[in-house]
Amino acid sequence: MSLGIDIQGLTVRYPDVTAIDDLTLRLAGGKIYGLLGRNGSGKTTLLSLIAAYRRVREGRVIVDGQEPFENERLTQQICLIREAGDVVIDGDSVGNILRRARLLRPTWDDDAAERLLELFELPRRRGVSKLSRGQRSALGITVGLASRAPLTMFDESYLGMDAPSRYAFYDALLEDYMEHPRTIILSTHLIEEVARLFEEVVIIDRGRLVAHEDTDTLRMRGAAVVGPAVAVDDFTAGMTVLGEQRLGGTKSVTVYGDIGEDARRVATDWGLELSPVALQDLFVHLTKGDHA
Ligand SMILES: Nc1ncnc2c1ncn2[C@@H]1O[C@H](COP(=O)(O)OP(=O)(O)OP(=O)(O)O)[C@@H](O)[C@H]1O
Repeated sequence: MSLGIDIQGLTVRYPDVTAIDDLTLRLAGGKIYGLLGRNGSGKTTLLSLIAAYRRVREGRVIVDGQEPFENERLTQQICLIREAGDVVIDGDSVGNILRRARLLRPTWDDDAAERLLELFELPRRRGVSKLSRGQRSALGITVGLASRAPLTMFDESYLGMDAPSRYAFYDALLEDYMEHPRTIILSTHLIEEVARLFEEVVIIDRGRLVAHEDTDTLRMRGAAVVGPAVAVDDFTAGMTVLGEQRLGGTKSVTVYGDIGEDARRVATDWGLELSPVALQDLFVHLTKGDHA
């Protein structure tokens, strides 16, 4: 089971800043979504509203056809794991936290929780205050995955986790998702690391929607052009260049913009290789601008 999300004209204002600015977004559900945005772009605010941590004041947030705020049927099915420490209460043990999560979540899976504890080498009896930062994150991830909530959201939940643990998380998430499809939203700044998981990508900037597309389509908004330096320079002349690298006589230039069939044929004739743009390069391009 998975939940769809329909957001219409959502606005969140603080005295100094408009965190979400007339945002309209529809996620059909049953996919893994990447939520990308620079610092302060409104990701946490958006996820908190979807998770019913707070009431919507302007606009609408609809999950599975209903407003989630103070809606017990829905909130049992929505799990938001924020950065390290969120699901934990100091003084509690790992085991107690899992027991509590199990009571709250009708879809909870004990075996999955057990496997994840082993994977992340989390000691069940250890007090949470004695866990390292990475271990706290791993506990949050364990709760998020084992909850099997039809809508599960991870908001930069990997903080403090080392690279092997993060990769173990990505693999565990993918495996679990294949066996139990649901709606998963991942907000992250480690874009290239997680990009392979995203089926669709949502980019927000200053509370506004910048892009919402399936990942492959988004990556086709430009191209990485590789080949002999002179030919690459000629081919990309006049295009919006996102970055370039040179190694001897070979050059790689990343460009933004549609490259039509004719241009692609020219590239082939000139011995150039065209491949989709890295998500991170696109993200930087689409969200650059004055953030002062
Ligand atoms: N309680 C609050 N009071 C006032 N302003 C707030 C509050 N919470 C968030 N903001 C502001 O709203 C904007 C959006 O914040 P939010 O935490 O949603 O961004 P984010 O995309 O999650 O950022 P990051 O990637 O840095 O975690 C920021 O400018 C932030 O300073």
